Amino acid sequence: MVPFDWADPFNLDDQLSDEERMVRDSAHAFAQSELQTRVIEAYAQETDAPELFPLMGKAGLLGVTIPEEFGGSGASYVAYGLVAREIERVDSGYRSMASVQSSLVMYPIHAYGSDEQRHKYLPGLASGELIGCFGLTEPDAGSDPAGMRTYAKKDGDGYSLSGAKTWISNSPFADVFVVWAKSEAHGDKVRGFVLEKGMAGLEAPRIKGKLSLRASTTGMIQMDEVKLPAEALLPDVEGMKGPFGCLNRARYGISWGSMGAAEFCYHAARQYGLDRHQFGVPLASKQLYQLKLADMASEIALGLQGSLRVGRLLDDGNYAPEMISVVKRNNVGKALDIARTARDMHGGNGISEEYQVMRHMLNLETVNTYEGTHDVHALILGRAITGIPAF
Ligand SMILES: Cc1cc2nc3c(=O)[nH]c(=O)nc-3n(C[C@H](O)[C@H](O)[C@H](O)COP(=O)(O)OP(=O)(O)OC[C@H]3O[C@@H](n4cnc5c(N)ncnc54)[C@H](O)[C@@H]3O)c2cc1C
Repeated sequence: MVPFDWADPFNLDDQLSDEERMVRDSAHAFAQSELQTRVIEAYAQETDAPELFPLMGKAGLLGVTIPEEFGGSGASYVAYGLVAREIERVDSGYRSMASVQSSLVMYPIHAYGSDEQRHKYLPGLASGELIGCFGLTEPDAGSDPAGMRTYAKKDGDGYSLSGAKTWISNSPFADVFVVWAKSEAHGDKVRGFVLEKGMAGLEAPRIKGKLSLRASTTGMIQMDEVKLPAEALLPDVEGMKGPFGCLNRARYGISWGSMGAAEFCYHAARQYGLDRHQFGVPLASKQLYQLKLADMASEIALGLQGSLRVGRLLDDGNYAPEMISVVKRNNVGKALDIARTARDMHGGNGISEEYQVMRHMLNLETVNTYEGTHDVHALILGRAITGIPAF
């Protein structure tokens, strides 16, 4: 028998390799010293923070799974998940900035790009000198991205790209844009293109006034006949499996990240209950209060264990995308419930920025929606369970 650890009920720590523990500890130290110290103000002011990318790069938090040859860490998907968890323990917005860079920009350039594209972009993206964004969602194509209208016409040896993408993380200050479009030269199949800041006809205006994920910058990508050379095409993927391959990696990371946010809220509610006295005793001595903490500890333990399992399968190449839907959907849904409950358990203080639980709660509303909404992941699972697509 071993003593029960309220902060690690299933001894997740024991199931990690030394390298994974090291990555986790350095991500934790970075997140607490560089991110926790600025997040309350950044969230209040909706501050752009491009300067965080080189800091994250230096700390080895970008391109964790990308080979060292291209500036990444060559580490496991489990290590990547642990990084997401530590960053999102501070804020889902900061984790979004890093996930987009690693899973949605570096991954496709590495997996689907030419050698020239890999050498040109990956080292700068890994160090954070370059910032990337991923343009899939459009004003009229969200849960159904195959309905996209962005179109690449043939233009000599290259392409002329027109269309609009919206709700794009990092776009207003991005240097590298991975954009998905239907391509005339490929029978109107969806193809990926790499655009660069400053190209004629390319604009990336900011979306202001978000009430969630305020520490992460979001914008549009507007393309008006942007002329692209033939080399801008990602050569090695065609169709929706291109963007979905990237999304799978990001969604897997989110399953860990959301648990980091949930852990913050659980720990905060526990401490608040021990410190705060009502009716002459600590709130934590009340059965209702303990019930809520027990539910949080249970869901977090199960959620982390699920993500670890899926991470190991990803590392072995033995995963099915539906497994990622299970952990993305379930962990984010549980994290959102935990954050709402923790907000309630803090009473009036729960709405104050100082206690931070409400910021996590508001952030998780976005996390529940992006990278496949909670209900769309249910439909992905429903299709796999019944064989009947119900989208
Ligand atoms: C802050 C933020 C950052 C983002 N960053 C990026 C990014 O970097 N790159 C990018 O490409 N996108 C990004 N997104 C977009 C995000 O992925 C989309 O918002 C998401 O896919 C949902 O699309 P939508 O908003 O168009 O909602 P819709 O698809 O219109 O859905 C609205 C509602 O209808 C439900 N619904 C949809 N289809 C069905 C159905 N068949 N059956 C039942 N219910 C259904 C949904 O579950 C949802 O509840 C971001 C979004 C936000 C908010």
